[in-house]
Amino acid sequence: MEDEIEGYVERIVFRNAENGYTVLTLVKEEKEITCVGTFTFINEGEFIKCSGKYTAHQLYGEQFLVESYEFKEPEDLDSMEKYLGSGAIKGVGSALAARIVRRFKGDTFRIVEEEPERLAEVKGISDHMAREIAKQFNEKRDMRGAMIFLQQYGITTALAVKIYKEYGMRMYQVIKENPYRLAEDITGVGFRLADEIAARVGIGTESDYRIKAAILYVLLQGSTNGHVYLPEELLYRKVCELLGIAAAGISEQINNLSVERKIIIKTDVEERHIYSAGLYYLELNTAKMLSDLNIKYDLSLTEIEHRLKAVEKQFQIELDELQRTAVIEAAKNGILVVTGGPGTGKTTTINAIIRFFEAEGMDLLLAAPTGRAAKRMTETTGYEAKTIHRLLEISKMSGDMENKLVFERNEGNPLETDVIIIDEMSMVDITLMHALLRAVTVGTRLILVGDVNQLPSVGPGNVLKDIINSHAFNVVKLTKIFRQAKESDIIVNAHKINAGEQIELNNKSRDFFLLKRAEVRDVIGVTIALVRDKMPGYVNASPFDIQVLTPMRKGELGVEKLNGILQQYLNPPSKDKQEKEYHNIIFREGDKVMQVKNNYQLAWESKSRYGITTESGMGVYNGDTGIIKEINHFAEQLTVEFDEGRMVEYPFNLLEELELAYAITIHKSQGSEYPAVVLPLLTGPRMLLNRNILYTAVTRAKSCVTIVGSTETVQLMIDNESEQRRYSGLTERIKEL
Ligand SMILES: Nc1ncnc2c1ncn2[C@@H]1O[C@H](COP(=O)(O)OP(=O)(O)OP(=O)(O)O)[C@@H](O)[C@H]1O
Repeated sequence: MEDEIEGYVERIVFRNAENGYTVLTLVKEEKEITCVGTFTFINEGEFIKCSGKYTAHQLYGEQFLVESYEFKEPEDLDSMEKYLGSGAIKGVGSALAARIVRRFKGDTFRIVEEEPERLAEVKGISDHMAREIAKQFNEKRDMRGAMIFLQQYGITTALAVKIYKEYGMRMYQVIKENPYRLAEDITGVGFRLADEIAARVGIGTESDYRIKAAILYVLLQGSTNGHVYLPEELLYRKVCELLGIAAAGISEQINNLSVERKIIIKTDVEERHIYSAGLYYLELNTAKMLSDLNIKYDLSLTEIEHRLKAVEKQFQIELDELQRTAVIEAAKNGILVVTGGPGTGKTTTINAIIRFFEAEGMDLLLAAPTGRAAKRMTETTGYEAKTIHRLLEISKMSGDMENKLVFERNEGNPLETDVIIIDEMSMVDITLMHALLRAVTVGTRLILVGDVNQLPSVGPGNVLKDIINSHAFNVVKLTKIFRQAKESDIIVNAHKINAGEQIELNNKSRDFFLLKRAEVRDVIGVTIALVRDKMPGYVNASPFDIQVLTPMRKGELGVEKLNGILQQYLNPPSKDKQEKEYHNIIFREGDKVMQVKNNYQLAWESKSRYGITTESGMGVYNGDTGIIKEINHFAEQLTVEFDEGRMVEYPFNLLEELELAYAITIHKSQGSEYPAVVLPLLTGPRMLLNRNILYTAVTRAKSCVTIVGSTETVQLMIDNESEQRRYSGLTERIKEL
């Protein structure tokens, strides 16, 4: 049987802002009851009437399960006082609330709404404060109404709050006239949700708003696939697909959007390139800033060579001709690019450049795009290298979207140094490059180092390749493989793969193997044996340091399947280990996991042996891997230990940012190095079986690569030169200048 209870919300014990699931205590006449249910919008002090039923919970005792609820005007003086004093209205505490209600009695709420100036009759309330109280009171009421309105479109509470904050009371108009604006203005609303709302509101499928929204949405999607622009023809086709209608108005709306300056059209020789305005200016300004920085220093060559000799002597290195050129060009130019494959001496060159400038008494800063790459740079140079985000002092972190990031370092507060060296440049996308350049002043030398044959950045753009292809900057291509490097088949094979030559797979090597297996089952069996039993001893590492890499997520040998299986063998269930299932993944204490997006707001802490916090900070980055130390069901959180003992607490609802990491995709492995890599390779989509991907995978290994599967697939990958095309116009922008 249904019961009804009413009262005011005394305390919100737990609330999941995404789905509205809430535990709260409700009070009526001194009686307190715990209510559990889904509340789209609720605040402490609110007066509500709930329908549902009482249950007895094993642990928590009697509870009321709420099936539905409604807001009520509190009718008794006690509840009114509780609401006003609950903190819902800033500046009104319980004492003041009591005075207000004592003064106006049952008329209190009407006075606040209709004659707020009379509030000033109460001692301690000024005219200004009276207006402020009324404003907040009404805002709360409006917001409650808005939430209830948005609920009917299936919008989650968290999103509803964002929508209300963005538009206020204009929200009703936006939703009814052009809900597609939501997709433009609010992170978390995509075209599909907006389209769903539009359909419910009754907006026609051929409405101009809909077509425009679809165009912008397809461009946005393109950018998440790495494109800075889309050719018009492709855009056109994708928009048609999305809209599900013939393309009557698309051209017209492309032109309209261009007039509104929301998109930019650049005409190439044979086709039109369509940019979202944001990305276009990012690209254009990147080109401009790069050109501005590229000044020439009029230094005497003999003088530089003389000093370089001194450095070589002091540090007992003898640079090769190309490395020497790199140092000289670094001294003479505002911008220098150094590129080369594995073992071609990039690190040695960076070190020589550092020593050279240091000897001149100049200041240097070092950075790389990921935490792992920065750590490696620190190790190989002996100088502190930061992530680019930290170098630029990321702050404010207003949204979860990369392009809303705010950096403390910019043109108004630039990096004060003589030389900046960036490693692993292939991973830097156009957004990050733009942010970096804003913080560099003319007169600072910028040295960009990377391997242009690695996979391009995850984010939009093809920055390193475009800069090189523009031929506007000094580029030193290191090509010589040094003796030590030559002894490594990993390095020799990497270069062969890159050149499209077949590699010898006769298993005479000491660090590069192919174990032929034709059946998925056998490939998996061998992979497990390698990771668990064979490799750790061979390369002197723990099983968790042996990384399984695969080109794909799906399929029999995709990341998802492999992780489930490897977990069984490397960290099997045990009664001592807590588990948490989230979206079909079981997370278990002891599991190896990876953060899969940049989260600048996630706090970390490292502690000494005695539990004292020694360091703390913010930010866990895409690709960071760690071990689950604890799963706490009561606190609903999971603790992961990342590199250098950094502990991070994940509330359960943040688990979508974590994945098991026994196997990861080759894309995700960029910028990382592992003692040994195991590559199960049988079949897969042709798009993912290409040279570039194999090259990236092989170059991740320091001491050993083992491919398990088929020789034919390896050959096919080496032969398949087709890379996914990236639509990026930085080269053209630079050339235009
Ligand atoms: N001028 C040189 N003379 C002799 N040996 C060199 C020279 N430059 C580099 N080497 C050696 O070659 C090997 C590879 O060099 P280095 O680590 O600098 O290359 P890298 O391009 O950074 O390689 P990776 O990308 O694999 O890290 C090292 O063992 C290094 O000591």
